Amino acid sequence: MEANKPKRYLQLIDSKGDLFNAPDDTVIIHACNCLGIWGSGIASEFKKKYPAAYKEHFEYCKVHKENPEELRGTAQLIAPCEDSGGPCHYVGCLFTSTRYGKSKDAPVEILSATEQAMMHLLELVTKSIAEGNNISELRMCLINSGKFGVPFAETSRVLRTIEIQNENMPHKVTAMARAEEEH
Ligand SMILES: Nc1ncnc2c1ncn2[C@@H]1O[C@H](COP(=O)(O)OP(=O)(O)OC[C@H]2O[C@H](OP(=O)(O)O)[C@H](O)[C@@H]2O)[C@@H](O)[C@H]1O
Repeated sequence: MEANKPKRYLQLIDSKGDLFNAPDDTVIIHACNCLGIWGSGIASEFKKKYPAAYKEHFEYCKVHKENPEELRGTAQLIAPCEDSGGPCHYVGCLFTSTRYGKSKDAPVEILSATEQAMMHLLELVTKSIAEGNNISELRMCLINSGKFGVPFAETSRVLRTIEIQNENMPHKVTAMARAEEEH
């Protein structure tokens, strides 16, 4: 009988710097609402820098517009699709709250959706690599800690409980804080 392998959990690596300066073939990850709106915070930067990815995201959310909560706790992986000749980044969207602004979900719901959504993203990345895509690493901002109002320490605690399912699944995500932020 095969010896029981020790469980492996997702590692978060704390780092500082600009998320958008990631090397080519990085998945850059942010938290999203399920309405397809990248209206403020870092999401509006994504919209400016990756307009084609935003279009794909908007169309994806439109399909669920009658029941946006269906997307909560899931993820979308958008392959590099900009014509602008900019960096070759994948965009990883974690649907951590159904709505935004005053109607955002409660912190406890956001945290539970974050865990599920990251697991889904790891599965999508694993599948994409298996299909031959060259994904080198995963980086995220301090998700949920701005507009969604959940301290990053809580998000971090939840993400570190994610169990890595197999050898091919990425097991590290770098959390990029801005110069003025702490993890
Ligand atoms: N310009 C910028 N450049 C670089 N880093 C920036 C930045 N602006 C903020 N950050 C950092 O990025 C992290 C997350 O902070 P955010 O507030 O963005 O996001 P969040 O994850 O709490 O919430 C998601 C919802 O916020 C949005 O706005 P709406 O709901 O549409 O209004 C979305 O659409 C979602 O729904 C924090 O580390 C911020 O320091």
